Amino acid sequence: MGNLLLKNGEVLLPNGSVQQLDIVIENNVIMALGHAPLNWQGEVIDCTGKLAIPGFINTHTHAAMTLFRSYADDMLLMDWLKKKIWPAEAKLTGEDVYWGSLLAIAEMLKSGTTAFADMYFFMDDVARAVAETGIRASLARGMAGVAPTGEQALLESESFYTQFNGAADGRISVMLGPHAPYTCPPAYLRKVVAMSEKLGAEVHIHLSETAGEVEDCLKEHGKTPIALMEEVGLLQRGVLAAHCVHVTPDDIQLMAARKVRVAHNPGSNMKLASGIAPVEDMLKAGLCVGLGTDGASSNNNLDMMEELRLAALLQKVNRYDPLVIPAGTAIAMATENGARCLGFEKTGKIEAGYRADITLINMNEPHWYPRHDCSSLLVYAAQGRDVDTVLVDGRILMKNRQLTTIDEERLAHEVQKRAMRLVKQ
Ligand SMILES: N[C@@H](CCSC[C@H]1O[C@@H](n2cnc3c(=O)[nH]cnc32)[C@H](O)[C@@H]1O)C(=O)O
Ligand SMILES: [Zn+2]
Repeated sequence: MGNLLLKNGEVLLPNGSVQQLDIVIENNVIMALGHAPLNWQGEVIDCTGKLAIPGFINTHTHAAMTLFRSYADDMLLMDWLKKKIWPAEAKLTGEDVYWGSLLAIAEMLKSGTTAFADMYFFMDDVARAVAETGIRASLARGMAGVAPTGEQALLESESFYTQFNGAADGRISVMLGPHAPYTCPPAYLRKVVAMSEKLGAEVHIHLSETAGEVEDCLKEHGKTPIALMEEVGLLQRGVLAAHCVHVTPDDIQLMAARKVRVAHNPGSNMKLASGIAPVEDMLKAGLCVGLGTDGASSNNNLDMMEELRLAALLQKVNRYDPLVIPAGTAIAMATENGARCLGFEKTGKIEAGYRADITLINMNEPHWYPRHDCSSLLVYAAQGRDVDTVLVDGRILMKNRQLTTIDEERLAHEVQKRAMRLVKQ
């Protein structure tokens, strides 16, 4: 990979301050921040009027569910899954998942996301889309513990892990993805734990998303979903838990002791009326909380800029307290916490020695004036469309809003055709 100089941009630093600095990138890595070397020999991007931020990290999505965007809305989670989504998903092919994932990646890049965590199936095809487009991802084969497909999903997970963990020059990592306690009984989860021990793989799972899920779990097992996960040995394995909306103070203590990382999805939680996650309490307990969009059919977009704003606003109105989740905290959730959630080292910050996963934002728009505070502008005023240029591992994946690795026209045609076939009765 060549050398790249981002010149004259405003740079959002890990301490939240913004300074005009040049960013020197060599061999995928941020070598230095400051002034460009006089004898610079590589490519230069003029970043005048642009804000450089660490690329957003979407900690929970089902990328190919872009194919079901606008297909089934305004429903209860269980109705939505059972009546609409699962029947349509039963018709998916690997090619569909490839194109749906490509659509998701295009949308994520165009709104400044440089890495995402995915849980779905036909994961070889998701990995192909990730490898081809240059984005970074943590991928998990979603597993529901019902016979006989549950056993098949375990086998697929193992071979997927073996084949793809560390693939695409380290841009792909793999987790195990038991879907949720309500689709995976304890005996099945114990098999997942055993596999996780054998492979050294971490786990990505939906936990305590709705009040109904927690009630059912208490009735059936006498424990909350979090406590049940502890009992089956899952929490000890290194867990990325999506949602955690209905967690108790005891749950939070247990999660802190086990260093569970949380993917908070405010847009999805609001749209499915799941509830409001106690983000402030989880952060206070020392938990690492990242931000996610969830799938595009429960959000309905994959725009982390919007999620950033929702995360801050939702907590404030819930507590009647405008002091909770200040702008800097929301940004940290979407960047450095996200990197920890996914286990990607040296990502999530613009700092010497970190990987060059960088989003450049065009501040030359009315809503970016006046510039009292760029962090505040980013969280409360910015839009996904302000993203101008995106780098992953120092490679330019979008420049002046033109994607360099995806043919958008072909993509639109393919996904439209495929989505229509999937929902035909
Ligand atoms: N049914 C799959 C495994 C699950 S993959 C991940 C699943 O999560 C589902 N999903 C998407 N969003 C949500 C959510 O918010 N809560 C629970 N499940 C979801 C999605 O429809 C998909 O079926 C199999 O064994 O082949
Ligand atoms: Zn989900």
